[in-house]
Amino acid sequence: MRRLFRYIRGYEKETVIAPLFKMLEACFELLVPIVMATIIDEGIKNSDVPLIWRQCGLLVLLAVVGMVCSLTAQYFAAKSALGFGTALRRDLFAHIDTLSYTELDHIGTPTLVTRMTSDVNQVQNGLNMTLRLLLRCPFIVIGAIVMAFTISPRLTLWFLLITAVISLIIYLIMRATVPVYHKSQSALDRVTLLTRENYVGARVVRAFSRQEDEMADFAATNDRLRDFQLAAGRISALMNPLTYLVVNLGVIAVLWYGGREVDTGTLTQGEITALINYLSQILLNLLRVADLVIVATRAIASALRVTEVLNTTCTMPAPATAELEGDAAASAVAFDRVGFTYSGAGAPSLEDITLHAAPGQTIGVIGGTGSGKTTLIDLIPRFYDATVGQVSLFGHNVREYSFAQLRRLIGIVPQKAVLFTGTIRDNMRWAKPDATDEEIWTALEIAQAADFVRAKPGGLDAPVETAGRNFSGGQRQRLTIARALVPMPRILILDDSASALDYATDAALRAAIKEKTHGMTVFIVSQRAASVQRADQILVLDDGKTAGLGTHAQLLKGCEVYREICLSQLSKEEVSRTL
Ligand SMILES: Nc1ncnc2c1ncn2[C@@H]1O[C@H](COP(=O)(O)OP(=O)(O)OP(=O)(O)O)[C@@H](O)[C@H]1O
Repeated sequence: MRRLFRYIRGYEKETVIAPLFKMLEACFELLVPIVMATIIDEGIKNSDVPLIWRQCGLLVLLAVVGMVCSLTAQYFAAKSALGFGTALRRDLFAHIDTLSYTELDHIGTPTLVTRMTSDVNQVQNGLNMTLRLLLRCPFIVIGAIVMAFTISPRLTLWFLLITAVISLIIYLIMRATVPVYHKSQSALDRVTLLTRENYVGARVVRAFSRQEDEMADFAATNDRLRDFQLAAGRISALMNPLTYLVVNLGVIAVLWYGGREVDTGTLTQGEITALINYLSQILLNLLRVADLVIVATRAIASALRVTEVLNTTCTMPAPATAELEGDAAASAVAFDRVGFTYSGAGAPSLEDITLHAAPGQTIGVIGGTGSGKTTLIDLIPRFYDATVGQVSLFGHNVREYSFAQLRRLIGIVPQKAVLFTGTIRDNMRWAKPDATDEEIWTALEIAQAADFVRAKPGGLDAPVETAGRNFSGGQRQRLTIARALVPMPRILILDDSASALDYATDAALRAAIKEKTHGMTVFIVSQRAASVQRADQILVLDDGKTAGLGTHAQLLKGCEVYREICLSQLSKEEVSRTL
């Protein structure tokens, strides 16, 4: 948590000035009951109208100066808190970007979103309120007790008793509510998770007519959040009636005993009024402390959640600058007895995979769903690190490359075609910001996307809406392939990225990649036999293990799993024609 303090850097002045001005405001506030006492004891008692006017003028002056101090404090507190929040959010965003898939899988996206937004806001608000109230409220409470002591040491005992009882009430209520606030924050996480899943998967939810189930699930989670908040609210609602009751009893005691002292002449009426004013100030400020405790507790809980992310370090360190020369004689990509188990998973997702892809070769990876195809190719760009064995590129262990060089060497087209808001040209320049139009058109031609881009009004300047929703699934896939091709990487990975294309376009795409990307090593992951059958080598995966490795003809003869896949997709004649 302490590491969060460094985000105040640059705002130290504001962080000190804000509480100081609040203390100054408190000083003026503490003077008000004394002025009131003077008005009563001297002005009203002696019918001294000029004195009353003078003292009233003083009251106005105290109010104005107090307000100026308060506004100044609010300004500096807000400036400090906003600066803190902005720096924290920026760092958190940058830090999350450095985490590997393993950490992201572990923390989870919905909670990261809540931590980036709601939690940082809570910490920011907590800081703002702390700067304003942390010193001011105790100062007023102690100051009011001291002022009361100067008026009547005996009646001050009542003050101490009342302050102690109110503090106890506040403490007990806080103790009951704070754990509920923690639970409500977790419930909020779950609400965010469901909201995100439903909006991202809106079409699927509708396609499966799952709206009612999803609504019921959401309603239950939302109700839980409401119940926690209601529970906390119900307990907190006791705060005001109980504390006001105690203060009113205190006022009665002060009037009762103070009244007697007025009769004996040891106290004046003005002093009694001042004492009652100080009692009200104590109550109001203790209540503010209670608010502060609630906000600060939430802020601390949020700060811990934020710190947890900041303390999560990337388990995949990479040399920052190493620029490696490839070994011309080595395989472009080599898997040597590679195994991989996801963190927290019981069983390995890949076991004992050995594969050597020479530069310029096309490698097909085929297998049933969940057989480990995506996991395998995720090891090449180091989305995950092999837990057993070694993955090498051009003769060097992938771990020796800087991430920057790895990303330059490898073009990846993930299973899910994701585009970003902007223009087609913006999206095409993701991997190569200075790509020329000619380079972009070449990539679009290879990806079989040039025709529909040309047909769009504006061509490369045609807009891409959020997540590319103004393109069909197949168009999105072709644009993501083109995006990966623009910098002409030495290794291209297509992870089932032509699944939405018709067979003819898929075939044209593969032919164009073969013809126009000379020297590029291409991994084609697919569940379609037709997509991989012309590959130089085909790796057949079955439940994370190698079921076969070879050419289409070799595998048809020697690999039962591959033969079954082919026969389930192609007719016997087609299969024998491909031999
Ligand atoms: N992030 C993850 N955490 C834990 N297990 C995972 C994770 N991703 C995948 N798995 C598991 O690893 C295995 C292989 O999954 P993978 O996604 O590599 O299969 P695939 O062959 O690409 O499947 P598909 O063709 O359906 O995309 C599966 O059993 C899957 O449940």
